[in-house]
Parts: sequence; C-alpha cells; structure tokens
Amino acid sequence: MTLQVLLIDSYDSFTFNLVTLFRDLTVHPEITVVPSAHLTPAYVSSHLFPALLAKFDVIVIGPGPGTPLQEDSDMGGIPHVWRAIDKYYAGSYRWVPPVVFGVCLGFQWILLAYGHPVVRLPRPRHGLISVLDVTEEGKNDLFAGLDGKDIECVRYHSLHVQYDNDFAGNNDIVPLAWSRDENEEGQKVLMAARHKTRPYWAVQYHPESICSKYGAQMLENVFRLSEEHTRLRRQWINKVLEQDHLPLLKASILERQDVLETFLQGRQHRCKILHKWPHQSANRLETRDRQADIATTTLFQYIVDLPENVNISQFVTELCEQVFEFSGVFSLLESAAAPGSWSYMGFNEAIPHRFTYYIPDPFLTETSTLQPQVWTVDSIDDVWELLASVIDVNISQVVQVGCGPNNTDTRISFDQLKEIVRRSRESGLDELPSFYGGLVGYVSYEAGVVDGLNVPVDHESPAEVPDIDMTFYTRSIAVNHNSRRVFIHTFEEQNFVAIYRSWILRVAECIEMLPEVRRAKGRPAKERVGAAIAKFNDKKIPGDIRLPDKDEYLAKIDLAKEYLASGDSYELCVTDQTVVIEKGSLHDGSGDSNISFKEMRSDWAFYKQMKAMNPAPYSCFFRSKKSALIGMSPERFLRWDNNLGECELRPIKGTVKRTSKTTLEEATAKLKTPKEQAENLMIVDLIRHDVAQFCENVEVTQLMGIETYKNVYQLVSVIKGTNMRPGVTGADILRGTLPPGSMTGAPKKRSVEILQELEGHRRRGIYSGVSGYWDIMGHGDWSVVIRSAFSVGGQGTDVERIWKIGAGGAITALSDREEEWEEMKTKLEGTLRVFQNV
Ligand SMILES: C=C(O[C@@H]1C=C(C(=O)O)C=C[C@H]1O)C(=O)O
Ligand SMILES: NC(=O)CC[C@H](N)C(=O)O
Repeated sequence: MTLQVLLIDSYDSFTFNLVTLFRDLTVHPEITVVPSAHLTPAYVSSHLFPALLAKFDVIVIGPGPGTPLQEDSDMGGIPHVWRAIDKYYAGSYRWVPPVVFGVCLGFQWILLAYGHPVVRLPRPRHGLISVLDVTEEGKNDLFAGLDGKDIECVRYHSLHVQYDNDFAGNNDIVPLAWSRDENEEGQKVLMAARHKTRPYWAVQYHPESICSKYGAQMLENVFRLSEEHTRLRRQWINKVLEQDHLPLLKASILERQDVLETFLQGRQHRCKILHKWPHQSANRLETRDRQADIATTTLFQYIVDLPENVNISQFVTELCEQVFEFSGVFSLLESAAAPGSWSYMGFNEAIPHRFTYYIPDPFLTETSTLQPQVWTVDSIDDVWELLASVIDVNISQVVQVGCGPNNTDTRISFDQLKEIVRRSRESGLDELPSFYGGLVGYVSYEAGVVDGLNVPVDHESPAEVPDIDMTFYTRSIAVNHNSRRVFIHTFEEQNFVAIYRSWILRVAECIEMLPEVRRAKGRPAKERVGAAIAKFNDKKIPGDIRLPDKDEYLAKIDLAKEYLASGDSYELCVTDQTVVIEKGSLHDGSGDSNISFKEMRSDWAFYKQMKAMNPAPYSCFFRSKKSALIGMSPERFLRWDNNLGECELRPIKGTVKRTSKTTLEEATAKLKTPKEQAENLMIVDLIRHDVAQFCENVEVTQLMGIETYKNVYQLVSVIKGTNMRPGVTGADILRGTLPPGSMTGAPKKRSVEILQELEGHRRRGIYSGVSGYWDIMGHGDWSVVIRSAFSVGGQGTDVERIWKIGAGGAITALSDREEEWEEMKTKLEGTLRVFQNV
C-alpha cells in the first residue's frame, strides 16, 4: 500500500521542493499538502481528526516564517495537531500515531515542545551552506550510509535551538548532527535530532534546497527506520477496524472518512497539490462570443531575409518608425542585448483592441471601438478567463505568401504550422517565432500580490494605471536576430482578406526601403524615407527629478534587517521610486481620443535613447492613451510553450556595478561571495517551489551564471519546468507565480506583507510587475519590469507628465546599508540618465 505523507505548510516558499524530494524517494509516497491555518482547533478536536491520523503514515511539519514561540500568529494548526498526536502516547489505549518529521520551523517546534529553548542566532543564516558534523548516533540513524561524506546543507534560519546536553528536564532528544562551523558565539548549532523512543525526526536545515547534499538519502533513512513502526501502526488500525473493542475510534475512522475526503479535496493528488490552483470560478462569465470570426480566420505569413551585414537594432528602430506611419500605435518587445534573440512588434489600425482591469473592480474594459465595451467580472478569475478566450482564436488556415514556386502562395492548416513550430523547438532550434499575434502588455505587482498570493493591498491612493493592461494584436512582425529573418503575420476574418494580405506586402515593401537595409545592400538611402525617420529623432524635454530620500531608504533597510533577524523573512527586496516630472506640451491639438503622433514620437525618442544607453534583452515600448512603459529589463520572468508543456524562468539576484575600469574577473570575485550567492540561491529555491506546483519536473539548467550588461554585471540562474500537469497552461503558471519572487524575497507571502509596511503602503504599480506577450499558438514570454520608466497621465495639452522609475535590491542578513543604497542607485542610474542627458 502506498505510503501516505501529510505535509503541513506554514506558507513557506520552499514547500513544494520538499514535496518533490519526498515524491522521488524509492518508496514513492503520496503527498498531501495542507496549509497550517486549515487545521483549526475545531477540526483537530473533532471526530475527523482520528481519521486524518489513521490515513497518514508520516506527518511533516514544514518550514516557514516566524517563530515557534509565537504559536498564535506563526504556527497555525501545528500546535493542535502536535498535542493531539502526543496525547495518544500519554493516553490509556495504545494508539500508534504517525511518524513525525520536522523541517526548520518544524524542527524548532518539536524541540521546543521538549523544553529546549529557541533563541535568535547571533547572525541569521539565510541561503548559506554548512557542513554537518554527524554524531555517533546520527551515523547509525538519519545519516546512515553517509559516513565520510561532506554533507553540505543549506540553512534558512534566524532562530536556533539552544541544545544543552546537561538539560535539567527530562531529555528525550538525541542530537544527530551539528553544524561543523561555529557561530559568532563560538557554538556549533544543532542541525538534526530525533526522539529517544518515538519515531520523531527533525532537521534544522533545508534538505530540499538545490545546494543541499544527500537530502534524499537522509529521507530514505526516515522511511527505513520507521518501517517497523508503520507496519505495527497499520496492523493496529486494521485491528481496530476488524474488531469492536474501540467502537468510538472505529466509527470516527470509518464514518468520517468521507468528511475527510471533502476536507482534503483539491489538495490531495499524487504529488499534484494545487491548493491555490486552478481557480474554480463558480459563476462563469458569459462567454465572450468570438464565434463570428472563429470559423473564417486566416493567418498570413510572409518571410523576408535581411542582408548579412544589416544592423538589427537599427533595423528594428527604422521598421517601427516606418510601419507606424501607416499602421499607427505599436508595441515593441525587443531583444536589444544578448541573450535575447528575437524582437516582436504588434500593430493595429487606428483603434487598438485593448483590455484594462483595475483591482478590485467588478468589470473589465475592452476598448476596440470608440465606445468601450465593459465586461462584468465576479473576480480576477473571470478577467483571466476572458483574456484566455480572446487568445483562443480558431484559425482555419495558414497562407504562406509567396512561399511556393514562382512566388505563389502555399496553404497549410494551423495545426500543421503548430506542429512544425513544436518540432523545431523540441529539437532545440530557435529558428521560428514564438509570437504570431495575440496579447501584449503588462500585469502590475499588485495584481500578483492580490491574485497570486491572496494578500490584500491596503494602499490609500487609487491605482494610477490599470493592474492588467493588454492589447490584442492581429498584425505582428517577428525578427530573428541570429538568422536575420523577418516574419510578418496577420490574421483576421476572411471578409477582410484582401486588406490584410495587402498589409503584409506593404510591410515587406517598406523593409526594402529602409535606409539600414539599403545601406547593407550597398544602395543609397531614399530621401523621403530618411526624412520620415528623422522626425522621430526628437529630444526629451528635461524633467524635475525627485530621488528617493537616502535616510528613509536606509531606515527601510534597518527595519528589513530586523525582520530578517526575527525569522519573519529570509530575504526582502526593498524598493523605492524616483519621480520625474516632465513638462511641456505633448498634444498636437488633434483633439481625438487616440494617441497623437507627437505623444508617440516623444516617448519613442526616449526609448531610443534608453536603448542606446542601456540595451537589455527584454526591452519594451508600450504606449497607450493614459500610460507608457519604456523598459530595459535584463530579467526574464517566465517563458512558456504549451505545445511542449514547458516553461523557463531566469531570476536575477546579485548585482555589481560596471564601469570602464571594472573587469569581469573583479566582478566575478564579488559575485562569488557568500552574500551574493546566498541571495541568488534563495530565489532559485523559491522559483523551483513556484514551478513545482505546475510542472512534474523542475530542473536548474544554469546556477548563478554571470551576465554582463552595459552598466551592471548580474548573477543569473535558469530554472526549467517540463511536463506541465494536465490542464495547466502557461497563463496558469504566470498567474500562480506572480509577483516575481526576485522582487519580493522569501518566503514570498510574509515578505510581501512586510514590504507593504516598509514601503509605506505605496503601490509599486507596473514596476516589479511583468510585461510581455501571450500568443495565439500557445507561447508566452514575460520579463520583470525593472530598469524601466512608466508614465501616468499624459492627456490634454501642456500637462505635466509624471514618470516613475523604481529601483531596489535584495536585503539579506549580510547586507551593508550603504552598499545597498549604492546598489539601488546603480540600478536607477541606467534609466535615469536618459532624463538627465537631454
Ligand atoms: C529591484 C531591482 O532588481 C532586482 C534585484 C536584483 C538584486 O538585488 O541584485 C537584481 C535583479 C532584480 O531582480 C531593480 O532593478 O530595481
Ligand atoms: N526556514 C524556516 O523554517 C525558518 C524558521 C524560523 N522562521 C527561523 O528563521 O529560524
């Protein structure tokens, strides 16, 4: 019979790594995760509880923020469960309770329960590695078979158990391992222990961390050592069920089994615990009726090969400017630096088809005509459902323009194209686009806080920009920087085929005319085209800059450190925002509700300057009537491919300023320090946990690689999720993993709550959110909105337009306040310089 494990989750950001570690053991247990708050006293004292204890062979008390000394606020239902289990040992009948295994907070809880004091470490150890000194008892117990090995373990704790061998009480605890290195007070710290007679084990470190060694072997030992106990226990339960000598207990095990199932419903799968996902919305939204255009939609594709020596960056710029002339406002997602290799542009005719949503409004606005359409939504679930229905375009055929003999068109089905793309990507080739049209936009930080984490936002001021803002593009251009191949796409109803076909041919013609293409082909530029492009070389108007207040920032760091010392957080990404007030008339007087040429041009000039000064792989340019986002992010948040069932995340943590004097060796030396590595490791473990909720397999394909950008060196890790669970899509992963862990710290939920307090309950808005695309073929790619400026307002004439530039950095126990201030300024400067250099 499969072994059953119940993992009590204290809202840690590493829980699902622990689940994966258990899942992959040779015993292959079935794991159920229950948030600690669900185990209420009423539940534990009910008849249901014996059924729970009968069902599970092992109870894992997981890690988490806070302290076991604050039972009420930090331990949820753990104390009630613990006492109920313990009661059976003291009881008159011989109940055989489950095995208990504690991790970190769980370890501290168990040892505290036996009278060992839990106190603060002189200095917290977060994301730091220690080698274990295994005791003689430990060698035959939890660490059997590991003798002579360096058992490296990752630690995430601020508190520790002050174990005293000469403990005055009745010492039932046997130390199994200590940290080999001593803490600042010259003590070794207790890292693993067991109960003298009962099947209770616990570890202070995190065996599930990517940098911990032999975690699986240690857990195999737990199952091996408790095998006999579990056998007897099961025998005993069967006896209770067969005979009638404990009628009450028998009744509660049997009769309450159904109630237990209801209680656990949705949380117990074979290692597929989606306790927050997928969201089941009871009141489904009236489905957005796209049937009209579904049956008759054609996707056109046209391919242009650029000459060898074309400068792609210049090409992308000129192409945007030229196509804007006849296609209007566009969005651009550009790979302006390595490792990015694609740029995507989305175009629409005069009126963009745009979806905007403000939390917690009961409606979503769709602007596709001058008269906006308003959709009623019960919750944010409905917003995502609606967006998914927009993306679900049923394309009847794909026309590859001019791809046949003598430039004739060829036709394939959409499924055929999808299969070609899938195969190409499966074989690791990056030759075909990932964006064929679809939604492009952003999701704010607060949307992630409310939706992904279920933490309410309590800001006093209303949102300045929508929390979700996405435009649906039916016309797009994809540029492959490596092969210099350009893919032009458009899809629309059959009725308009002639128009749309002509759009792609017009773009193709326009490409041939671009000065950069003509230069690369050794031909002189066309004067008319050059003049049109010159119009864009507008200079920015200088603005008033209001930098964050240094003392305030330092005070935030100090307070953050206090939360790190108390065990409430392991890492906190503290941020602030710089405000730039841009003066001057932006409106060209055309008076309509669309974005004027002048507004567009002004911000585009700004984008170009920013790209020249600080090019980044995930650059973006979005302009809507009310807001603009101009970003130079080096950080991919999430890329997905539904057809392959895969996703990839590239969190960055660890920053070193780059000047003309710094060498890569110097930067590497700084980034290889325990401080920077710990920062990155914590986020890698957090992201692994996030992804493990949606994908069967999670792999770290790059651990702390160093990447060089114009102004900074960064420590970057890559986490890949494969085998998305049945029913999961990339958009589900996006929703479920926001806000980006690199912008919160760990554990995410508690850290976000702390950050709200530290940052004065001010909104981060688009900053710390994500921007990117969600395409019609099942791909998506989103970057973290950092090193970016976003504007709010901007309507009317002679207005003051406000730009906001967020910047911050991860604070850990090892952070130095002055250095952190400098790091924040370094990140800010790359973006701010554009406003200063005008
Ligand atoms: C907070 C920012 O950046 C984040 C913090 C980093 C760090 O602490 O090293 C690195 C990349 C980002 O995840 C920012 O750029 O504003
Ligand atoms: N990772 C954990 O479970 C941490 C436990 C506790 N909050 C501490 O900091 O010591």
